[in-house]
Amino acid sequence: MQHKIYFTPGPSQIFYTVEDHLKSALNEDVMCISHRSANFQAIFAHARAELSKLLNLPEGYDIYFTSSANEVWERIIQNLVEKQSHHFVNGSFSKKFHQFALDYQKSSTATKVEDGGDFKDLSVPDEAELISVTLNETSIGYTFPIEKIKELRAQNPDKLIALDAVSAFPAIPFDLNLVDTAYFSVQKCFGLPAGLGVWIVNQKCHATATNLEAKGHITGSYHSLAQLKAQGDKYQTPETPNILGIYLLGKVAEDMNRRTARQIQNDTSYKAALLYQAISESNSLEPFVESKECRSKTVVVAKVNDGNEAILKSMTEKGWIVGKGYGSYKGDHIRIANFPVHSKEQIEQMADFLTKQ
Ligand SMILES: N[C@H](C(=O)O)[C@H](O)COP(=O)(O)O
Ligand SMILES: O=C(O)CCC(=O)C(=O)O
Repeated sequence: MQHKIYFTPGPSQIFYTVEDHLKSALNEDVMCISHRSANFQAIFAHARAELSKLLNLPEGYDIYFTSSANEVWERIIQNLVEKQSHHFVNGSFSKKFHQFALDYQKSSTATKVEDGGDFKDLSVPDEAELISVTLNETSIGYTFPIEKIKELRAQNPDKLIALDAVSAFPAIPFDLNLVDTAYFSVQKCFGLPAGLGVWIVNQKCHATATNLEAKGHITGSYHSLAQLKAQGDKYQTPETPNILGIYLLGKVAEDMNRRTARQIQNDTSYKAALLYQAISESNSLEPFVESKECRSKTVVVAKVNDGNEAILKSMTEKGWIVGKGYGSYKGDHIRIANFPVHSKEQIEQMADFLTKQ
């Protein structure tokens, strides 16, 4: 059978070094060791150190492990929001986070624009304690311009800013000093098996969570920020974590550091430009996001004039598994992941195919 290449927006193609790391994991008994052992502490410390380097983590920011980005949405609401958060919503996942806040009976507000539309109004209610921004909206391939995040930071020095970097890190450069907390899951740009989320917080987040606890709020149980910190300070986790996932993340982050974040980010820009150029040249495709500045480099989304069935079929015949549209766009869009694992050659072939559609 022809080998498939997954261009899906996550889970996606597995990073090419994972096979070797899985063999090492077996040899090193990673799946057998106790999460209270020194071996595990070394795995945790290694993953943290490599991620800190890759993401250029500022002084005073900590990294914790969760089960997913969905989990982090809930933890943020529990630990960092007393009454109100404010969400910039223009796709399914930013909407889902806002909904989580409402489910928790917060008076959370949202600035909503049509899917893929640009945010013109950056005002935030005075009462909002935390602002949520999605760097890369996976559902429709929208990138929140960094200049606008800088503006939000400058206008709201006392509020917390939470960055959804789920399908962005480490392929999109970002200065973490601009936000107080950020998170991602590993089945996107890291090319790893799903089931692990990464939560980054600064000292202001710890202080906020401590303050909420002092006021009698429930900040969660085993994964409250206080518990994550108490255990994380010892390179441990409150629960038995996804040890294999943390091990693989450390190894892949190390591989990526060898390639350098800058190189990965430059390659991502180059490959994205090829894909958008091809989509613009095609007769049957057009980019879903109108503003060039806001088009995602990691999840390239195109509208297909007569529905996506025929193009997805030809792609599958070539061994390329490409994402359908998300939600109501299921039959009308294609979503092509442009993650670090996708080589220039593969993307050039994909672009060549798209141009001819
Ligand atoms: N696909 C979502 C997104 O891109 O935001 C995703 O559900 C969030 O990540 P988890 O499924 O790992 O929670
Ligand atoms: O297709 C995607 O963007 C991923 C889907 C997903 O994670 C979800 O629906 O929760």
